Amino acid sequence: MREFEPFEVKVPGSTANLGSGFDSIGLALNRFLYLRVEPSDELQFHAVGNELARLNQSEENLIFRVMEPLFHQAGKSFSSMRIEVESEIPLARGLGSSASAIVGSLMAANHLLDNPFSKDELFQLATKWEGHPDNVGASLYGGVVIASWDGEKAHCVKAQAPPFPILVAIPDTSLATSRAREVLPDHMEHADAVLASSRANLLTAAMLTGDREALRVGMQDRFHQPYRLSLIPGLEELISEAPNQGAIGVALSGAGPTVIAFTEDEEKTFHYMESVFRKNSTSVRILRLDSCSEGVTLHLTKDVAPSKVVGKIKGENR
Ligand SMILES: Nc1ncnc2c1ncn2[C@@H]1O[C@H](COP(=O)(O)OP(=O)(O)OP(=O)(O)O)[C@@H](O)[C@H]1O
Ligand SMILES: N[C@@H](CCO)C(=O)O
Repeated sequence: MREFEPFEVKVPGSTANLGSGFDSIGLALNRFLYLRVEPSDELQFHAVGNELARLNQSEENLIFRVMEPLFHQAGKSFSSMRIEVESEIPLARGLGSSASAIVGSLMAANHLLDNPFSKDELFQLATKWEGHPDNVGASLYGGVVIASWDGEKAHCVKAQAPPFPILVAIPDTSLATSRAREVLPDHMEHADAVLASSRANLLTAAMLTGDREALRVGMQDRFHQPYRLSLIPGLEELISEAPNQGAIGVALSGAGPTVIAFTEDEEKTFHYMESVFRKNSTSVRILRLDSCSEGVTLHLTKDVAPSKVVGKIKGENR
């Protein structure tokens, strides 16, 4: 049995495709995945808590599937250990659950190997696993990440989250990213692509300056939302009307079905979002979340205060 001090990895969830930043702009949120690792004479996996109740046996192995090749890459054999995973990030809702699992697994494996891989190397590997850099970049670095991936190399710059309250409306039903990607077109009209990317440019400017007007326009996506409207009843109305209901901008979070809003009147936007989903017979949890400026962290278990484990989310019980 390999001996090591038990440790915990804490990974923020994230929203990706922020506004018009499709496959590019991600924001870390204060909703976390916890990976607790301790020595064991066999390979053991335990998922605890409600959010992971839907994981099936083969899905649980995503953690080990990500860890094992890193050991081989470092010329080491994958040893036995006990891993407990607890998550506040709902599965397949567009809040980066898979990215948090990938980032947490890479961080844990790197620690067990005495950190031979740099943070950028972990980012490259995480992007390959996830297939896009925005969720994994946000989980790894925290804050806002503005990223690009050409299929070979990922680049990213970290910026600050805009200073406006964030609401996320999380439908009860899940939507796999793979399914939401199937509805995307192979091509876009040139003029539409120019408009879409100019809005993404404004969104980047908003992330760098906090400019409200740039955020309002930059939140209006043309790359994926028009094609995904039919998958999320009420989304079309929310996008067009929420700006008259206290929101600065509303967008699909990741591949959906969660909808994220930056708001100037939290109560008004909250009640409006609630009413639109109710009208569309969709049951939702609406949470007030904060951005998370710090990315993944690792602490020895003996240094983790029990009260810090699975913190309460502001707005959870509203
Ligand atoms: N903690 C976890 N442990 C193991 N597998 C996980 C974990 N979290 C997510 N997964 C896997 O990832 C799948 C969800 O990934 P998917 O990309 O569809 O959604 P998401 O990551 O929640 O959303 P998005 O990428 O749009 O933000 C789950 O069904 C499961 O297979
Ligand atoms: N960028 C991805 C979602 C992030 O997982 C998509 O919209 O398909």
